[in-house]
Amino acid sequence: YHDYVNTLEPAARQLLDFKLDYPKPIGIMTTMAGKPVDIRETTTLNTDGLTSNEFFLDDVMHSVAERIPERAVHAKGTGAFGYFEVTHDVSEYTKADVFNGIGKRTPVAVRLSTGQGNKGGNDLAKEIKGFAIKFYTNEGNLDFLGLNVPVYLYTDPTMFSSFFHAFRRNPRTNLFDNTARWNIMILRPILLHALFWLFSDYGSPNGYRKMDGFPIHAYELSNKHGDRYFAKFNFRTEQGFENLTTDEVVTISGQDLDYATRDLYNNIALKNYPSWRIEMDVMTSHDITNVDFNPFDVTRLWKNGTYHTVQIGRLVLDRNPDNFFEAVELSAYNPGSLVPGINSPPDTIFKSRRLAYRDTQNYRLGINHKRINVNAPKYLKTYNRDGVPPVNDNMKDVPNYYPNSFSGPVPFIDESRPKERIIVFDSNAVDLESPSNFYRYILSDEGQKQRFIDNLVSSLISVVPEVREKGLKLLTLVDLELGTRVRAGVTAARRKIKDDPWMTIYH
Ligand code: HEM
Repeated sequence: YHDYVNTLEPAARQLLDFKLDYPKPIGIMTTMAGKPVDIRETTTLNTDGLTSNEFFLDDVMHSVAERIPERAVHAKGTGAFGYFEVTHDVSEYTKADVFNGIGKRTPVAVRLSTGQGNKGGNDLAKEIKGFAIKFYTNEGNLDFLGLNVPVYLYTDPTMFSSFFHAFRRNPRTNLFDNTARWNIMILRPILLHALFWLFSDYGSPNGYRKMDGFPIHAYELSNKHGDRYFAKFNFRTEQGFENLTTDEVVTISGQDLDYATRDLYNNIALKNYPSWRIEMDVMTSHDITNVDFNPFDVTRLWKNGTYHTVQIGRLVLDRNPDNFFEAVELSAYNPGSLVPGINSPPDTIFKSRRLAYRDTQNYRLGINHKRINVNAPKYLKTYNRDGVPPVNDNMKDVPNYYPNSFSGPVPFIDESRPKERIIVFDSNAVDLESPSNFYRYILSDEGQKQRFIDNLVSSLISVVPEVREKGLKLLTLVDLELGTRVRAGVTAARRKIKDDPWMTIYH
């Protein structure tokens, strides 16, 4: 028996492990009001208990109301706890307490997610993966929300809803719709760069442990003298960076839609703790205003030679949550949660994110979402009061208006906070340099290129002809060879479909 049990993965033996920890029932069960439940109340058969049985009423009334809205995007995810440890001195760049003092450890919560699918979707779907970290620092919570690819989709936040509508489900068919996807791509080619990363092997990391993470924006940093720098953070996996090919994705997904979730849980449970190096690419405030590209444009990479990379520390995940809903579903990561020394990136997307996350979390979790356990900072002294629970101690009898003369909390004076601000002017011009560089230089070998092309082809074969033709033309403008190869692939695939009646129906 023991040999058999020991062969089970930790995720499969969770219930048994609980029993090993608690060999006897953990106590007498109660109603929600705490009344001990008599065994006769656990059934309503042949009784008049339907409305007089509190246990039954609690049971039904609670379970039918146990859903909260899933996240608007990044709905499917998993999470873990761990710590961040400083390994290098970065005081020259930032005074942030969390990043200063070699050896200092800060507790963290992390949520890893898939971008477009619903809860219950496929971990390995070729979509953006999310990598959100909440550092519980001495100066408040610092949230970094990154993706597994180093660039974002667009620079104008008015595209948020249209992009995710086009890439999610068609309002009539409730199916993902490649015509809608290519339609928005041809009308807004700025999307191509980030989407190229996703169409390639980079779009299917081998689980969450083996992917990198990128918060993407250029954050303003400041040190204790008020000197400013700009930095893009990178989380580099220490498990060995690894992607899956589309064929591997198809095989694994046929057996397990929760592949990445399971992989993370099992490895943490087996004490094979996943870790990432946290580093930053830095430019001085002088350099950043003198490069020949817009370094605040979230859709493009910084050019080689314009920045240097600085190591900061290590992120280690060493604890699975005891309760998924409490620790992961109720978590609210907000890029606006920053700390002194790590200041707001000046780009428009970041500004819009300050609004969007707060608003969606008020809707999804309520106005007091930052008071929910997993979101609560170490230290909180605020004038905000009341509202839908949790309110925790609601600041007890502390004066509830500011300013006041009666010892309520007061602001501190941040002498070294930079006074200058950078203003970023964005351009609407269509620029295909980034996707073309991706195809030419980032896809480093022929195998990667061919798989990228195959993925483009399979997304294009079900697209209606007028949109497909424009998509192919756009790819040709990006790179003549790319456009030609994808066109040949689509033509061959369409010919095959014509000869195969089942394929006609399917596509
Ligand atoms: C650089 C650009 C962006 C990055 C790196 C990013 C990353 C992420 C990540 C990692 C999550 C999942 C958070 C979690 O695990 O709970 C997320 C969720 C979300 N994102 Fe973004 N995102 C970006 C841009 C945007 C923009 C432009 C908007 C809207 C204007 C937006 C709106 C949202 C919303 C509404 C959620 C759901 C949050 C929740 O319900 O808690 N994101 N994003």
